[in-house]
Amino acid sequence: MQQEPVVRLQGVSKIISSRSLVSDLTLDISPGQVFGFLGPNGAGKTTTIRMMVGLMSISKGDIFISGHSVKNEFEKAISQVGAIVENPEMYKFLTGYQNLVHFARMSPGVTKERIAETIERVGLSARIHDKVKTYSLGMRQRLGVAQAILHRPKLLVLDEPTNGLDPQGIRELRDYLRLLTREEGITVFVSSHLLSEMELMCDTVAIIQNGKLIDVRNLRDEKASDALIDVAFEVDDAERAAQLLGGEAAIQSNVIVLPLSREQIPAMNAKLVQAGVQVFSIRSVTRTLEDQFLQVTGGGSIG
Ligand SMILES: Nc1ncnc2c1ncn2[C@@H]1O[C@H](COP(=O)(O)OP(=O)(O)OP(=O)(O)O)[C@@H](O)[C@H]1O
Repeated sequence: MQQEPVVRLQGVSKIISSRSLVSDLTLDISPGQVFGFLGPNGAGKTTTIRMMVGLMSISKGDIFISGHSVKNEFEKAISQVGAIVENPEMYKFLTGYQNLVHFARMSPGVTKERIAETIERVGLSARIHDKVKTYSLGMRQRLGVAQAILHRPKLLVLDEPTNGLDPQGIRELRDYLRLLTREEGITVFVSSHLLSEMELMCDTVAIIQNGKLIDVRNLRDEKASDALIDVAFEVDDAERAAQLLGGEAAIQSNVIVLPLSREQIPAMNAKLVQAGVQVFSIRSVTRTLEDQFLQVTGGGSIG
């Protein structure tokens, strides 16, 4: 049975002064994943997010969060969302812990145990009793995420969370977002203009350009499936190997590359070896999200 999507965008548009910033976005996001919203600057990512969390009205269509309409049942819809869209409000002269206690007072039902749990989840235990003004950007962001998930939302929305983080900070972000989906069953929606980061961080990526959805890719399925992968054989005689394996083999000096399913690889290798071709290495050549992006956008650049 298909699970109810955590987020459903249904023909969503945003029109300001007769200009379409977002046009007819339709998209379902299933639960328990890190979902990437990818597009160049000005593509309409922030506009879409602002509509999702009620910071901007929806001109056309509707957005449903766990089945609740943002237009007609805003309170119910927004109760399922935790978000960092602009810089989160924090008291820099208080400790991280004091900030969380303060925000917990505004969310009914958040216990001390829940506060402790969220601190653990975002990996802030060691510094939680230090003043926020001593925190790095990454630590402030973790505190923001802890604050956003205190009330156990089904959806966490982060607008460009990697902005300003160093590579270590980005790696940590990736790890704790993954932990949140696993341990809390939260669906994480992140926007970014950086392909390489999205590829490492996300299970699914939607690509938006000029306010329009141009593609949705399930990255995990593509990695796990029996779909054809490009396999490179490094051999002593590439011409001969290509003749033997036929099909769509491409030759690059002493390497031949051809699309195969995983199961076909041993038989192809045996064919080469039996014919006296020496095989030095076999590896799969994964097509990156960037390759795919270039394919769907016809070479337009991003990031
Ligand atoms: N309130 C507004 N009034 C008019 N135009 C707007 C408004 N907000 C955004 N825009 C325009 O809408 C387009 C989409 O902006 P948006 O901020 O959604 O893009 P983005 O994909 O989030 O990019 P970025 O990463 O640069 O924020 C841009 O051309 C922007 O100038």
